[in-house]
Amino acid sequence: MKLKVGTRGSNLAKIQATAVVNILKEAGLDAEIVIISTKGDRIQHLPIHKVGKNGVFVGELEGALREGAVDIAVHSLKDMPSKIAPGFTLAPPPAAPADVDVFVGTGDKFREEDLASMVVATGSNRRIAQLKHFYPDVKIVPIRGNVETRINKVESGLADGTLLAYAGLLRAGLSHKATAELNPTRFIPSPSQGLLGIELAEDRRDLLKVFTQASDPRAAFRMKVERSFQRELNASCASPIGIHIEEKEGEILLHGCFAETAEDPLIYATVTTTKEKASDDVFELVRKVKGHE
Ligand SMILES: NCc1[nH]cc(CCC(=O)O)c1CC(=O)O
Repeated sequence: MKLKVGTRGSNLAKIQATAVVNILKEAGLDAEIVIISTKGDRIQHLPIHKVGKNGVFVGELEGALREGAVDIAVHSLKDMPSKIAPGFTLAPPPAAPADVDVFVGTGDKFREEDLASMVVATGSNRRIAQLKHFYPDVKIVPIRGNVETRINKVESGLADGTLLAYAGLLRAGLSHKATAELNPTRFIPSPSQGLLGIELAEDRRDLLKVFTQASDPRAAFRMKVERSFQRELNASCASPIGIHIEEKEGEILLHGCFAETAEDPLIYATVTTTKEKASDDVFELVRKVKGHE
């Protein structure tokens, strides 16, 4: 019997699901993609944090898992809530192409300071809070839709540019649309940005083993540390939150930013640690971004 891999219908989602199908095929298992539409895809006129409180792209896929209509649900891990529904688990992910955000603009040059006087299209509370933190006079316009739609809207004149996850552009073959990479210690990426969320029923040890063998140690480390940061801050998808793990001369720097709501000031902090201590020291970063020194 063919394994069924559930995914949303966007181009990027299908590319991510194909990567999962290929992991299964490499392990000698036959698999096919099953497309499932989610609330986040159907409601296109609202900013994402108004569509639902948590996991607006996740509910229907978990429903399909629960009914047995699919064996595996593939998500962008950054779209997943801190707590996974009972009975399900997340497999450690394969290597991610990048965690950073990029600027996608109408011009061919970009200097970060130019943002000060630009019109930037984004609906993400994290990106809005970061833009306003460094460039209080920046103008923001809302935007929704999948990656291709957003790029089309910007190219049609909606704004001077938009901020997107580089991973999505790389996977979709659209990396030539990126004008420049943003500094990940200032435009700190979302927790788990670029990582695949491979969700399974807890009792599918057979599948968990296959994905564990295909997982990337660095990606698994990012998932552990970045999701514990998100969980500990009890962040909803409306809370501006970012974390970036930098490896530097044998040390690990944890860069984070957080605000309870889009109206609160964004607090930035950095903690220096090691690979071995990072999972404990991430709680130090949590305290700092909450404003407790
Ligand atoms: N919030 C929507 C979303 N979910 C995952 C990605 C991109 C791929 C990823 O980060 O894994 C995007 C688009 C974006 O933020 O540019």
